[in-house]
Amino acid sequence: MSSADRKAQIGVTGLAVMGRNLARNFARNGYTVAVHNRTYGRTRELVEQFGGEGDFVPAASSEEFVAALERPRRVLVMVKAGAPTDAVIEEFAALLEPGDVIIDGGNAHFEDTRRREAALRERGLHFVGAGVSGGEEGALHGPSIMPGGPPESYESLGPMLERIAARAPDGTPCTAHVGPDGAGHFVKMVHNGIEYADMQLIAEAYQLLRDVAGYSPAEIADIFGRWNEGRLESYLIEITAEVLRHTDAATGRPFVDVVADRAEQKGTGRWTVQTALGLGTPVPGIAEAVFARSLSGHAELRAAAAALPGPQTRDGGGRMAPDEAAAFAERVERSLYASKIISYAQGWDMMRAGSEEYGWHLDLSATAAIWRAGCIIRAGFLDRIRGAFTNDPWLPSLLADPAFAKELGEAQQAWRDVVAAAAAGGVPAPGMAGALAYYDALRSDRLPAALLQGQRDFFGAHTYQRTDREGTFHTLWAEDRSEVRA
Ligand SMILES: NC(=O)C1=CN([C@@H]2O[C@H](COP(=O)(O)OP(=O)(O)OC[C@H]3O[C@@H](n4cnc5c(N)ncnc54)[C@H](OP(=O)(O)O)[C@@H]3O)[C@@H](O)[C@H]2O)C=CC1
Ligand SMILES: O=C(CO)[C@H](O)[C@H](O)COP(=O)(O)O
Repeated sequence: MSSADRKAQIGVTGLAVMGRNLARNFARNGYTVAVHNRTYGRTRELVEQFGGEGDFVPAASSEEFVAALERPRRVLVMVKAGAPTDAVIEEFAALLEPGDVIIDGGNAHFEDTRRREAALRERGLHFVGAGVSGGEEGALHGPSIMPGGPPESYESLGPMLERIAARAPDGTPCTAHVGPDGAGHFVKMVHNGIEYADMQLIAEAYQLLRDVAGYSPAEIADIFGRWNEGRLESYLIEITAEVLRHTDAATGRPFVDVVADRAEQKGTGRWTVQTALGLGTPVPGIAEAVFARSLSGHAELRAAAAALPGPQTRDGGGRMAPDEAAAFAERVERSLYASKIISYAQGWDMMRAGSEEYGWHLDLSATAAIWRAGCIIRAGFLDRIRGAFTNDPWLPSLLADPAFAKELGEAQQAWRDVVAAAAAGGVPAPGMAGALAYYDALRSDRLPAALLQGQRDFFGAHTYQRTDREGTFHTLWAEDRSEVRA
C-alpha cells in the first residue's frame, strides 16, 4: 500500500526530541503514525533512522498530513509553547472537521489551553491540552500523560494514551482524564513546580553535605545512592547520584565543579508561583526554588555581595570526623524528607484551589497515581500520597494525613538542627528553612498576623476582627483609641 492509501490512527506534528519520541512510542505500540514537521528534514530523518520500528506515514505538507489520518482525526501538536503552538493549531484547525481532535502535548500555560479549547469548541473541534512529562526518554519508553479537555475525546484517545504511557508498579497506566479545558496543563504546571522544589531541596542537601560535613562529590553520590534505596527513592535522587559521580573528561575534576552555577528555567515553575499568588495559595517551597534559580543567575548582585563577611567556620571549615559526618548526613536525610513532604503538600493544596476556582473536580488521588512512573518526579513516595487521598479525598492538607504527620514529627528535631547548621555555616538553604517555617506557621496556635492587622488598622483604618466577638472593628488610633464597629 502506498503512503497515500494508508490511514494513520494518530498524527504527530513537531518532531523535535519530544514529538519524535512520542511518534516512535505510538508506532512501537502498533499504531500507524502520520508524522509532520515544519521543516521536512526532521520528518525525513525520523523515517530514515527509525522507520523500521513501526508504521510511519511521512507527510511533507499539512494537507498531506491531515489526509493521512483516519476519522475522527487525532493530531498531536508537539511544538514550542506559546505563539508557535497557536500558529500550528490554527494551521490544522482550518483543515479539520467537526469531531476531530487536536491534542497539545507541549508545556502550554493552562489559561492559553482554556482559551484555545473554548475557541475550538465553537468550531466543533475537540481540544485536549495534555501535560506530558518524562523528557526525551520518557516520551519514548513511557511518559506520564495528563490530558484535559472534553471527556468524550478521552473515549477514543484514552486507550491510545494508556498504551504508550508508563506503567506504575501495580501495572496501571500513568495517564487518566484529568478534567475539562485547562485541567491537564494546570496539573502539569504544578508537577513542574513540585519538580523545581524537589530539585532545590536535593541541591541544598548536596551543599550541606559538602560544605558542612566536608564530603566530596563522589562520597555524596554514594550517600544519595543509599538514600535512593530508602524512603527518598526517586528518579531525581537517582540522577543526582549519577551527576555527582560524573568526572569531567577535559579536566579530571568532578563534573559538578566545572558547570557554571547559574540555573536556568523555561518558565513553568514561575507560572506555578504566579498562579498560586492569584489563587491565594501559599506555595513557598516552590517560590523559594524559583527565586533560588533566579538569584543564581544574577551575576552582578552576586559579585557585589561576594566580599560580605560570612560566619567563622568550624575549624576553618575542614572535614567533620567520620562519625560526626555520618550522623549529620542522617539528619540531612530527615530534613530533606520532611521538606519534601511540605513541598508536595503545597502542590496538592494548589491543585485543590485550582480545582475549586475552575470547577474541574480534580481527583487528587488519581493525580498522584499517574505521577508514580514516567514523569520527572516519579517515586514510590507518590503511591503514599495516592493512598492518603484515597483514604480521605477531603484531606485538608497532606500534613493532616496521620502517616505523614507522624513522619514530620519524627523528623522535626533533625530538620531544625540542619536548618540551624546551615545558618551557622553560612550555607543557603531557603527550601529547607522555608519548609520548616511553613510547618511551624501552620502548627502555631497564634501567629503575628494579629500584630499585622493592628498595624494595618493603625495606618490605614483597614479594620480587624476580634477573637472574642463577631464583627469588624476599627480603633480610633489618632483620637482617644476607643474601638468602634466598622
Ligand atoms: N524537552 C522536554 O524535555 C520537554 C518538552 N516539553 C514540551 O514539548 C514541546 C516540544 O518540546 P521539544 O521536543 O523539546 O521541542 P522544542 O520546544 O524545542 O520545539 C521544537 C519544535 O517546534 C517546532 N516549531 C517551532 N516554531 C514553530 C512554528 N512557528 N511553526 C511550526 N513549528 C514550529 C520546530 O519545528 P522546526 O523543526 O521546523 O524548527 C520543532 O519541531 C514544547 O512545548 C515543550 O515545552 C514537555 C515535556 C518535556
Ligand atoms: O516539563 C518538563 C519535565 O516535566 C521539563 O523538563 C521542564 O520544562 C524543565 O523545566 P526547566 O527548563 O524550567 O527546568
